[in-house]
Amino acid sequence: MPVTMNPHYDVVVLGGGTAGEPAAVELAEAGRDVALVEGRGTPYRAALPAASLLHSARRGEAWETAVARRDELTAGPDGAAPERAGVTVLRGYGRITGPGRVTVGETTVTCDDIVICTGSEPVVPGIEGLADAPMWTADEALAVPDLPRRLVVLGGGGAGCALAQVYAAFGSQVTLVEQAGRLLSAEAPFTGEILGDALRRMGVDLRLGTEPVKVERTFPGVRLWLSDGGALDADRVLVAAGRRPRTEDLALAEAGVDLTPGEPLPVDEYCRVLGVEGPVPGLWAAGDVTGRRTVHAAAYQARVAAAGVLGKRREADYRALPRVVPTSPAVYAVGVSPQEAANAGMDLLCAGYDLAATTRGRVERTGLTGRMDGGAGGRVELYADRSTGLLVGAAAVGPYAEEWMGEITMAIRAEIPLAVLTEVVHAVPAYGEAVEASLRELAARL
Ligand SMILES: Cc1cc2nc3c(=O)[nH]c(=O)nc-3n(C[C@H](O)[C@H](O)[C@H](O)COP(=O)(O)OP(=O)(O)OC[C@H]3O[C@@H](n4cnc5c(N)ncnc54)[C@H](O)[C@@H]3O)c2cc1C
Ligand SMILES: NC(=O)c1ccc[n+]([C@@H]2O[C@H](COP(=O)([O-])OP(=O)(O)OC[C@H]3O[C@@H](n4cnc5c(N)ncnc54)[C@H](O)[C@@H]3O)[C@@H](O)[C@H]2O)c1
Repeated sequence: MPVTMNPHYDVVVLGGGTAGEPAAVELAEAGRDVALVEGRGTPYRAALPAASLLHSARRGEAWETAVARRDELTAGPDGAAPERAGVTVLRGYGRITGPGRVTVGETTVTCDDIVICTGSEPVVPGIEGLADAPMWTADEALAVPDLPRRLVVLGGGGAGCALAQVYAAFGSQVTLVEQAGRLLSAEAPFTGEILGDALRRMGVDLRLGTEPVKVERTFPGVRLWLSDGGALDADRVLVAAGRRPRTEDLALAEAGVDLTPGEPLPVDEYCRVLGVEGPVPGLWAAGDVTGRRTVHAAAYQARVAAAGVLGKRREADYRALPRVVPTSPAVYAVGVSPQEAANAGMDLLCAGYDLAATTRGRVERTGLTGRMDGGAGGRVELYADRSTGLLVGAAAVGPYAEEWMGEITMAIRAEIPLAVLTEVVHAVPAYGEAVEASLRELAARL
C-alpha cells in the first residue's frame, strides 16, 4: 500500500485576519512555501465595517446605503490577495496537533514554522437570562442589515461607544450601560467625558456605574434589570463587553507553553511564542491572540513575526502604539496613559489645551447644529516623564484626531527632545495649534 505523505510547507499561518493575511503574503513574496488556514469564508475585520458605518453616518446616508457600502467594503476587493501572492489557502478551522503539525478537517499538514494569528472572540458576561435574549455581539451586529428600534449596548469601551454612535446616528433609540463610572475607563478621563457628551447630544441614554443583573425575554423584546435598581426595555442587546484571545485550538502543552483559557499567548519582542523554558523554536504569534488589541498592532506584529521567520532579527517596540476610537469626535491615545503611569510610579507631567481655543476650533464651532457630534468639545493632553524630560504618552479628542496626532506618535517613538518639538511651527487654522501650545507648556514646566 502506498504511504500517503502529509503536504509539507515552509510556514503555516493559522488565522487569515488582520495579522495572518499580511504575514502569509509577506512570507510568500519572500519565496517561502506558505499555507494560510482561515476558518471563515471571508476573514474577520471588525474595524472596517464599524468605520464604514461611522463614515456613512457622518455623510448622512440612509441605513440601507450604509449597509450596502459596509458589505461591499468587507467582502473585497482584496479577498484573493494571498492566492495572488502564491499562498495556499486552506479553508476551515485549524488545530495545532503537534510540533510543526496543523490539522484542518480531514487534512493534516506539516511545516517548519507556525505563525499563530487566531485573533480574539467576544466576551459575553454570564448574566442570568442574557444567553436566551435577542442579543448580538459586535461581530454579529456588523454583519446583519437590521436596525433595531430600541437598542441596549452593553459596555462603554471603544467598541461599545462606536457602535452606540452608529445606531443612534441611524435613528435607533440607544441606551449604553457601562459598569465603570465612566466611558473608555482605561484612558484619560477627559476622553470618555467628551465622547459621552457627544453621544448624549445624539440622544444616547448613558447609564454609567451600573450593570444588568438579570435579563428577561419579553416577546418580541427584552427587559434588563440593572444593579442600581433601574430597568430597561429594548428590542435587542448588543454586547460589547470586551474580547479575549482565541487560543482553544492550540494544543501547545507538548511544546511547553503554559496556556490559561482567555489569557494571551505569551510572546517575546520578536513575536516568538514563549514556553516555560523560553522561546519555542518555529512558533510565532501576532495580533489579538497575544493580547494586543488594534489593527495596526496586529499588522506590526505580523511584520515582526514574518521577519523572524525569514531569519532577520526585528524587535517590536510598543512605546508608541496608537489606540483609536474612530467616532465623531475621534478619540486617540498613544503611549502611556495617566493610569498606567500612576501604576508604574512614574512622575508624569501633564499639559493640555482645549480645541475650542484654537483658530480652527473657533471657526468650526460656529453653526454646528447639523453635525453628528453636535459640536462636542475637544482637547489634547500630552504626558512627559519628568525624570527624562521626554514625551511618553498623549491623548486627544477631536475631529479626526487620529490624523493630526501622528506627529506626537513619532515624537514619542523617536524620543525627540521637547526643545526641538517646541520649535516646530504649525499652520493656522489647524488643530496642531493645540499640540503646539501643549508642547510649550510642558517645556516651560520641566
Ligand atoms: C467593533 C470593533 C471595532 C474595532 N475597531 C477598531 C478600530 O477602529 N481600529 C483598530 O485599530 N482596531 C479596531 N478593532 C480591533 C481589531 O479588529 C483587532 O485588533 C484586529 O482585527 C486583530 O487582528 P487579528 O488578526 O489578531 O485577529 P482577527 O482580525 O480577529 O483575525 C483572526 C482570524 O483568524 C481566524 N481564526 C481563528 N481561529 C482560527 C483557527 N483555529 N483556524 C483558522 N482560522 C482561525 C478567524 O476566522 C479570523 O478571520 C475593533 C474591534 C471591534 C470588535
Ligand atoms: N473603535 C473601536 O471600537 C475599537 C478601536 C480599537 C480597538 N478596539 C478593540 O476592540 C476590542 C473590543 O472592544 P470593547 O470595547 O468590547 O472592549 P473593552 O475591553 O475596551 O471595553 C469593554 C467595556 O465593557 C464593560 N463591561 C464589561 N462587562 C460589563 C457588564 N456586564 N455590564 C456593563 N459593562 C460591562 C467594561 O467595563 C469595559 O468598559 C478591544 O480589544 C478594543 O481594544 C476597538
